[in-house]
Amino acid sequence: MSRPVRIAPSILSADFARLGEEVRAIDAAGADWIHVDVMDGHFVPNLTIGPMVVKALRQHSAKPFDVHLMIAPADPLLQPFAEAGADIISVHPEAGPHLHRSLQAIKALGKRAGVVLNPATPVESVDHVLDLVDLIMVMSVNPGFGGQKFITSQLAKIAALRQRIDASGREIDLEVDGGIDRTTAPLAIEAGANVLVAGTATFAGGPAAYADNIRALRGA
Ligand SMILES: O=C(CO)[C@@H](O)[C@H](O)COP(=O)(O)O
Ligand SMILES: [Fe+2]
Repeated sequence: MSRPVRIAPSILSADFARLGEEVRAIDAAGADWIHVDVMDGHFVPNLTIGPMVVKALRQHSAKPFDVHLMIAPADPLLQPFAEAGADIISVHPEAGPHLHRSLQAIKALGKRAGVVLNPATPVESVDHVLDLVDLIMVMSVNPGFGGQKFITSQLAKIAALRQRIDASGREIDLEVDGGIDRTTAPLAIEAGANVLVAGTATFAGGPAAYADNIRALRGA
């Protein structure tokens, strides 16, 4: 079945000295969502941005802000990110301690709730929370850094999740994050993904190339 492919550029690969301009540029270049990688230097070995930056960036785009929380615990920061302007908030089961409670909290804040599966995290992790989930994100790299190589074993996981989503009868986006480029994008789409995160592949070549880069990924 063919479904529209959405592109969510990860601003992790943007020029952090010009983040507002970069968000405006990817919006104008055709980004569907703005993917924001939040890292705490503890759950993952890298440290990025918090709710204040999300709030500041919000005024540069009306596109959905797809906030990927790589922080543990995530619960204390769900409300601050919701109030800062996140539209979709995704958490890792390993961030704990209670995935179901975190998803309930995101929904109670009026936001779309996502679960992110690391490369070694089994698909079964979502089986008992499907009723609360609006998005499942498959990490096709280990979380923490942009510019890593796509882990091809995740294609089978994407396909297995596509089957579960279709069987559930619910509208759940299936997003793939990490190592997406013009070669791996078609593989992820073929396996059943409908949202592609792309940092390196979007921002390569500078602002003049963003529209072509996004078009190439979508066309894949
Ligand atoms: O969440 C993450 C990394 O932890 C991603 O969103 C990356 O930032 C994607 O970057 P590329 O692999 O596309 O460069
Ligand atoms: Fe991400």
